[in-house]
Amino acid sequence: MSTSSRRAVAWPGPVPAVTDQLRLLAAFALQSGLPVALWRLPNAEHPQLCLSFSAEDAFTGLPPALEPTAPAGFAFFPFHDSDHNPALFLPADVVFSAEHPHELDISDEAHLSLQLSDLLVFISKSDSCDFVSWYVSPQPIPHIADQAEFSELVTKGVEAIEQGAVVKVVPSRAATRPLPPAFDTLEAFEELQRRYPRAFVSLVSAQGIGTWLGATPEVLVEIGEDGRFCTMALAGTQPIVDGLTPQNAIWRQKEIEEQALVARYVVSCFKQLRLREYTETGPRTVAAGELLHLRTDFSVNLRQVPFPTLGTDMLRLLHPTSAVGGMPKQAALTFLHQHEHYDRAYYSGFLGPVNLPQTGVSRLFVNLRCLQVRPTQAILYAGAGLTIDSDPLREWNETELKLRTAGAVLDT
Ligand SMILES: C=C(O[C@H]1C=CC=C(C(=O)O)[C@@H]1O)C(=O)O
Repeated sequence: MSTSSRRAVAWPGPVPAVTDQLRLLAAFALQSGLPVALWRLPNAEHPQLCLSFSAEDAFTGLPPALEPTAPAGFAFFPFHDSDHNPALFLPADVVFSAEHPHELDISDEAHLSLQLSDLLVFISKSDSCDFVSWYVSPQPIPHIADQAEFSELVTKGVEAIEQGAVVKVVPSRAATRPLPPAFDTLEAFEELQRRYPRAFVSLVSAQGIGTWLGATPEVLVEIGEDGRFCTMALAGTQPIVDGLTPQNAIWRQKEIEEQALVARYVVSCFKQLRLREYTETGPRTVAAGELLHLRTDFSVNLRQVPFPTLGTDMLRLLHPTSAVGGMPKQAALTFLHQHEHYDRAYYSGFLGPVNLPQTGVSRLFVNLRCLQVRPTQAILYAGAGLTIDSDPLREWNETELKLRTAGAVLDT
């Protein structure tokens, strides 16, 4: 895992079970006022954790750069950057991977710090984390739209499409659910990993931001070990019922068009960068939890196409994608700003490791199928892409289904 500017430090004392290791590291962060991120990559076995030794340094205000020379860390970016919802980038002072439970990966700067000695003392005592109080967002609970209000929003969205103001728009809503008795945030993170092996599963907690859990199916920008840039156009939703599989799914014209618009948007971003050497595969049907989506994959082999800033450039062009905002981008965002009437905060923002676990490897995902943990309740978020044929009841039901992905951890 270590790069030239990082060092491995042995886990002090006997190595507990991975869950206890994660709990100890998170507990140290929380009791020290520091931010922490945990994640499990799609199809990966092991969770990872990133802890920063400075809460202030984590507030960046900018989308991260993805070049190998850029800092390593974990990005947590809101839908719309603002004072209420600042952009976060957790410098990778301490990185833990359950694949290597005997060691911690430490940045050179952190290696010299007093905090590292404090951390090592803390985690060597197994009783350090009897109680972990996760951060709570200072923002109020967002406005919760009921079915009538959301239906009105959908109707307005369809009208905006009919009038030609937008081609596609993705209205969303928040919902609250009580936390079950003895809800444990870390156990919920593990439950999400078990339920959704193909999703990017995350738990991010930071002062000023609160605590967010999620299991998203959507890659925003990836630069892999093989030097390949990847992104995807994901849209169209149907529930997996009655033996339906990705192989036998049939899509309505509405969903096909909705997804094609997202794919077209990705192509327009490549065009803006004057890049022609991409491959496009799909659309094909993929499963995400209890749902099916249509997905087109795009990739560029950066070992053959010399475009070192492609990841950074595409990230800035893609976010927020037409899968969470709409098309044309600005008109759709203006519509949402005028009519959605609630704060999306980090829902439909993006998150993921940058230059981690190694330099040159970054994986950012759209923050979908997520919830925010508050002291006694969870706030869940979901949206639905509209086209001219959208029906308010269907879209409400679709958001109900999407809420169930992360909401499954609240079932008692
Ligand atoms: C906006 C969400 O999903 C997007 C991704 C896949 C399918 C979508 C759809 O069918 O509307 C959405 O564009 C969400 O989960 O809140």
